[in-house]
Amino acid sequence: MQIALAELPLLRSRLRNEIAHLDQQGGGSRYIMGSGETFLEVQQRLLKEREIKIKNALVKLKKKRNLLRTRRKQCEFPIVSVLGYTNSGKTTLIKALTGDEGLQPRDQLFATLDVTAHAGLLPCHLAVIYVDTIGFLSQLPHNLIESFSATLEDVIHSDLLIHVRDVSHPETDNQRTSVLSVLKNLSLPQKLLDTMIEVHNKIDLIDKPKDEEVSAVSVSALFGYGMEGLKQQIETAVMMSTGRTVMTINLDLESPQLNWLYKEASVQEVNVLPEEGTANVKVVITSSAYGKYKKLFCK
Ligand SMILES: Nc1nc2c(ncn2[C@@H]2O[C@H](COP(=O)(O)OP(=O)(O)OP(=O)(O)O)[C@@H](O)[C@H]2O)c(=O)[nH]1
Ligand SMILES: [Mg+2]
Repeated sequence: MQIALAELPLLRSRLRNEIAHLDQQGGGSRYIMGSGETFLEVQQRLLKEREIKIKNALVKLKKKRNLLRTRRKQCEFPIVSVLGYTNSGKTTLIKALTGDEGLQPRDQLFATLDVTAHAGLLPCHLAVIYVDTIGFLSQLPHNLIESFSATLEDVIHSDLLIHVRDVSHPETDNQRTSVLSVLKNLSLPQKLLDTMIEVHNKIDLIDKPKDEEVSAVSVSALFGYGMEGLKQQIETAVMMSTGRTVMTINLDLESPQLNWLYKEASVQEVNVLPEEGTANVKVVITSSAYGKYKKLFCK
């Protein structure tokens, strides 16, 4: 939508050129029958109306995003944003990570035109939200960069970034450089940039994996190669960045401890010890939730 809005000045100047051209042929300023408006006036009024419509929709979208963001924060689901050059396979990767059949990867530039969120489970059963983003493109027109950055503003709230690259593309190295330079201009926290995972996608299309200094995970999102290793790496990074740990807590089955953990943490395993009336519970828990747990139950 930001992009549609950014197109308007372009449409306007194109319209002016067309009118100038028509004028030369003596037709541009003719009145449209009965309306009292010239062709130029009608077109400009329609453009104005379109601009107002898009702007209103953008305001609504922004409100919806803010709402989604607060909801996500309340649930404390870690947020993993998937970025990369257009057509690199971001949507395909999220589909492979989440099994979300609703996602539609397409072999075209800018197949994804809005930022969307999709839930997926990590190997430790922790739920995370994967955010699919609009693809990067080098030499984006100047007025589009701002709109493009605006659609990416949610990225700043992520706990982890994944940079997807199409390593089978002849321009893959230039694409990487241009993605990293756009990212730099988004003023993201340095920690997010430092912990970013680079994914080399479409390895099914190349003979041998790229050897580079940067540590990267090679996958084929389309065929599902390398997905388990990637999930493991995402898990480690998410746990680190969100201050979560896996621990086993021994608790009394008579107390509301287990219920509390189900609500505030992610319970992985419950081993009941019938004789003691207790259970060993393996949980993924944030340090703040564990602090609360101790305050409530470990007096
Ligand atoms: N051979 C092969 N093709 C892939 C792989 N991953 C994605 N593709 C194809 O690449 C094309 C683009 O995939 P998308 O997932 O839509 O790419 P995207 O990065 O989301 O693209 P935009 O939303 O346009 O930025 C589709 O035709 C996919 O089927 C892969 O691992 N191997
Ligand atoms: Mg996409």
